[in-house]
Amino acid sequence: MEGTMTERIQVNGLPAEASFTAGGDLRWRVDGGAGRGEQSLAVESSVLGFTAEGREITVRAFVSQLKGPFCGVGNLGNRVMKNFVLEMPTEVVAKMWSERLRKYIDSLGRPKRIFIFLNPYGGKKSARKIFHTEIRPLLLAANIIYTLQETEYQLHAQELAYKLDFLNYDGIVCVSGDGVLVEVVNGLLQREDWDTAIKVPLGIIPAGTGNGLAKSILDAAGENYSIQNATFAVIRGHKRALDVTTVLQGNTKFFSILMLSWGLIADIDIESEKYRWMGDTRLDFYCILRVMKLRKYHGNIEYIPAPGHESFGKPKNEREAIAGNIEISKQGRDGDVDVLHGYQGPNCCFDDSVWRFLEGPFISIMLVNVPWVGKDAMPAPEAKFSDGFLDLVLIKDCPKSALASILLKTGNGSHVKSPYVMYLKVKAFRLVPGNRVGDSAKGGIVDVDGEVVARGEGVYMCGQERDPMSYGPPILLTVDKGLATVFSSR
Ligand SMILES: Nc1ncnc2c1ncn2[C@@H]1O[C@H](COP(=O)(O)OP(=O)(O)OP(=O)(O)O)[C@@H](O)[C@H]1O
Repeated sequence: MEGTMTERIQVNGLPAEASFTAGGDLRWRVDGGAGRGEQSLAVESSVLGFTAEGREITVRAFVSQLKGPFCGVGNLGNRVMKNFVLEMPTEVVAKMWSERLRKYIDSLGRPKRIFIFLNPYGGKKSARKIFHTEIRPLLLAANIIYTLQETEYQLHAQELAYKLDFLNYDGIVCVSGDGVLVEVVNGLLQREDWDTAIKVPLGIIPAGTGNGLAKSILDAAGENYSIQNATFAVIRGHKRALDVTTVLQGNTKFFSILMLSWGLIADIDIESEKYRWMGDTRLDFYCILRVMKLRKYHGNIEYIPAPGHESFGKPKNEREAIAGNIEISKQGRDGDVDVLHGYQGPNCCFDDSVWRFLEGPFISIMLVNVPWVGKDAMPAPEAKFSDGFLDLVLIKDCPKSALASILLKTGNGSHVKSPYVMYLKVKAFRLVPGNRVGDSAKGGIVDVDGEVVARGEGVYMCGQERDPMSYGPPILLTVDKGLATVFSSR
């Protein structure tokens, strides 16, 4: 192992004693003048990249704006790009230092070439501008080579991910909302070579309305939610496994990474579209409206609780549940040539599992994979990226005043303490959605990762959505532990 290198150099024109440690810390002490003092940069967590020319090495750092002796340490406020020019005594010394820096950065396993999907249409339609002003400068500073592909229509990212030559890239990054990343996951899992394709690290840089995955990734690393921090998470190249849920109904199948919702939350998410002109306040406005004119839905659920979560619901006749489940799986596997290539869902064996059940009416049901489903909503504070379970958040009945408080508390996850909220982890889940209580002619919406996958009779239609599942027949959710990989800050 190589030891610490020490040298008398100039840093940004000031004479200094500098060292680069085997652990990747760049430290220097300026002896006199205005810049006097000691500074330290942990290359792994604070440096994007560097360039070397002659006797000069320019280190491109990404550091806290706050002043302090250890500028690269900690998470103090927003970060900015800052150059440190290290002037070495000779070119030979400069070469030695830059080789050591290069070797250290190479050892970090950071991505060198990435494929980027950019949705110019998502959120406030500003992804293109965000890319050029905030993301691209960081990628260039990190010497990352990228191929940029704008998505031109719905499901374009899915089509391209299906045929992308992923071996040319160290990662696939979406500058979008969660929807485009979900399409990429679905495209990769439909491929013949899905098992290698889904191992390509996926990155998300938030530029849409729904950005739950980016928020979850940054929050888990103790980082502030920002476009630049999300970009730096990709650059740093740490990886996390992410559970993938298979959503199956008959021959129809989807892969989900965020959430399935039915009832109140799905209604707010989808029906508030008609108030899009209000901007972000549409969700709050429609939320109040839906609480005031509260709906409940008939239906029933069955699930296999995670160990330690068996106290909720009622025990289901084991044989009956398994038989129902096998029937669904067979339809998906044998019924349609189209679904036979690509990933078929996890190899589940529920032989030793005890199913439990609960009958409606229900106000709201959510099955969540990561803690945050938007940058301000944390319905599942205990959700883990790759525990192999979904967090079930359920409200069966609740006075309106308590419901309003529950919805407000979703911002920090404390709603799960409410006696009206049932919160547990499940391994598999089966939903039979029914119609509205008191209005049997109207059904509800099944929302998977922000897309309507099924809707009942008399439900609001918006735009050109696809509803490939029918409303009513059982929808089965199974989880594949850590099937996908995402870039993360730590
Ligand atoms: N050029 C395009 N025109 C129209 N739709 C597109 C285009 N590119 C992608 N889409 C679709 O836009 C939808 C939303 O994408 P994205 O995930 O980026 O944003 P979002 O935050 O989830 O949603 P939104 O901001 O639209 O509410 C996806 O269904 C995607 O297929």
